[in-house]
Amino acid sequence: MIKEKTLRIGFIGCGKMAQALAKGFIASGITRSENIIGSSPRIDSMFIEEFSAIGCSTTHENAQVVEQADVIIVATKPPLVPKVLTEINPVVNSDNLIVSIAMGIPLINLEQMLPRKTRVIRVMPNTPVLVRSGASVFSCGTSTRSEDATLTKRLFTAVGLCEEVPEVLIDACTGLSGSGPAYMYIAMEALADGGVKMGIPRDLAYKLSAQTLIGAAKMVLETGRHPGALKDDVCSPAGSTIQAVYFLEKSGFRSSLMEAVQAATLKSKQTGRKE
Ligand SMILES: NC(=O)C1=CN([C@@H]2O[C@H](COP(=O)(O)OP(=O)(O)OC[C@H]3O[C@@H](n4cnc5c(N)ncnc54)[C@H](O)[C@@H]3O)[C@@H](O)[C@H]2O)C=CC1
Ligand SMILES: O=C(O)[C@@H]1CCC=N1
Repeated sequence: MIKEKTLRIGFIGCGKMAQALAKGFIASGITRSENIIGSSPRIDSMFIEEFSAIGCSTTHENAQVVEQADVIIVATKPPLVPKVLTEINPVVNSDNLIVSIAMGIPLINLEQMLPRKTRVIRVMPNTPVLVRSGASVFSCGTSTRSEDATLTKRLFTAVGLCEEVPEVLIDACTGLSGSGPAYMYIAMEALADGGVKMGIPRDLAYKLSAQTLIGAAKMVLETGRHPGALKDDVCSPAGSTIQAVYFLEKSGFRSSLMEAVQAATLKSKQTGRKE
């Protein structure tokens, strides 16, 4: 069992998600910056500089990440995954745990691009891992051991909620929680715009809309009550909220969100068929 704090984590691709995860892991104390290494091509020097600024090691050689880490997180854009896995294939061995966070790429494809019996886990996190409030799901490949699932759960729980799910659900989770922060930022911006339209200063409007989303989310998670019942508590008979709720229902708010999740899910599934 690898000890926390000395756990060596490597990132192939040190862009937005890799940086968010690295910062989250360090803040959680699950490992230290000196135990993290990330790679990016020479042309992407900005990512390398940002990753170094966190205190982590960097390299232009993907193979070096594999050689210097216990857990290797594949964090390039999906179309580049076949290229980087083919590149690291000769240096991957049974000591390595390969964790892919790439949207849409199924475990079977990942395993086919790596040496036989490589331990592979597919994770779908989201950007709030940066502030240790992420929502991640993962599925294990055919050669993983039970301690690989335990380690993955421990790593991603250190930066938020983490659940193991059957792989068939990962594309849908991508559409819900992987992409979900974007939908919520749009909601926050729109709520704030509404507030500004009604005379609230812009900075106060952003604070109120963000805190309202945090508060509502905590109510669901911490009271365990149904979101519909919590909504009913806000809607006084003949009050102001039910007027707004009527407007949201009439304008298709629920079906817009449902179709957004569906569209992102289908895109993730389609990506898997292409790679
Ligand atoms: N951005 C998000 O909210 C989420 C992204 N993901 C997944 O995370 C992965 C990374 O996404 P982002 O961080 O948003 O992208 P990004 O564009 O910020 O980072 C990609 C990184 O890959 C590097 N890269 C490019 N070619 C490379 C190569 N040949 N070898 C090594 N590194 C190379 C780039 O230099 C960059 O550092 C994607 O597969 C995406 O589907 C998963 C969950 C959420
Ligand atoms: O938009 C994307 O492709 C990635 C996957 C989940 C969030 N961002």
